Amino acid sequence: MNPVETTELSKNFGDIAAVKGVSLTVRRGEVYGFLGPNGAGKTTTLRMLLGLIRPSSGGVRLLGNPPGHGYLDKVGALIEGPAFYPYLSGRKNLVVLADHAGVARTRVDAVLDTVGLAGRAGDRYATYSLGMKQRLGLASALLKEPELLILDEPTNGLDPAGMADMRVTIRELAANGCTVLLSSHLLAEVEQICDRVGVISRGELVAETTVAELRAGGTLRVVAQPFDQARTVLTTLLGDERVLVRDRAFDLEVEPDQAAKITSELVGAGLAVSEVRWREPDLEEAFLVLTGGGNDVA
Ligand SMILES: Nc1ncnc2c1ncn2[C@@H]1O[C@H](COP(=O)(O)OP(=O)(O)OP(=O)(O)O)[C@@H](O)[C@H]1O
Repeated sequence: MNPVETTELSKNFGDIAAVKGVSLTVRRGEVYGFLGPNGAGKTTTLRMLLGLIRPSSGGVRLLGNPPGHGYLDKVGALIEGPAFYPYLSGRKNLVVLADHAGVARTRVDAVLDTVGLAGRAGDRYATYSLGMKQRLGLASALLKEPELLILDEPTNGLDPAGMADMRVTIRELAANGCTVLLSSHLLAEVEQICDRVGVISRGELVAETTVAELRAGGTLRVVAQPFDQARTVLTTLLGDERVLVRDRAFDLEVEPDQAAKITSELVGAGLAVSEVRWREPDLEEAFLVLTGGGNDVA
């Protein structure tokens, strides 16, 4: 049983098809990144998972259960910024939530500790930085000791140090057995924190894979003069389709171990070779190809 399974999940808002036939699977113990540009349908999908809105069609199971009584008992969520009382302390806010949820108050100090907020827990919420507010939000999602955590853009608006803190905390939670599904429009973030990625574009899941597999193949960058002669040698050797011309350089779609042979062919033809360099696959390029050049990706 996978902690999250959706089948052909769809949501229309009037004429807008916000989510189209999304079937995704989050496996136990992993950090799964739900990645897509702004407006791709991430929040709408997460809201359907949490029963905040009803799907137009398709199904959802969390921890093996279809929506219904007790569906979210072992699920923690941070979506659309939780509401806290500004004049109460962080701790007191959590006590209110714990009482409301029927959770033992002893959990409050435990979760404050987990998110690194214990030292400032007595301060009023209104005095918290954005990073501290996010951490308190995460603490509230942890009160029920969830097996599954669903986080919508958990690092949104945080400075680099706050983002790094949040990443560490999320990885620690996963290391302790919690499955995490988080959405993000930040490729670099997903690359750093996630085990697997689902890429959503214009409402459709266009890839579900590991970060490593998401990368396109690398290329061999070659610079040689005279340019036209170099192009003739390379296309004769490899065929037109494997020789891409970029700014008077060549990007060759070959395996890295062909570098020596290609260099010797060029030198043997009397050409001056000034660069032969393996370029690691570019994750951002792969992502842009998948999402059709979605514009809001950072
Ligand atoms: N309640 C609603 N009524 C009408 N349209 C909506 C509603 N909620 C979302 N949409 C539309 O559905 C599409 C997907 O929005 P959604 O918020 O799920 O995207 P997202 O990937 O989470 O983007 P963001 O990162 O900007 O939140 C957008 O075109 C949005 O305008």
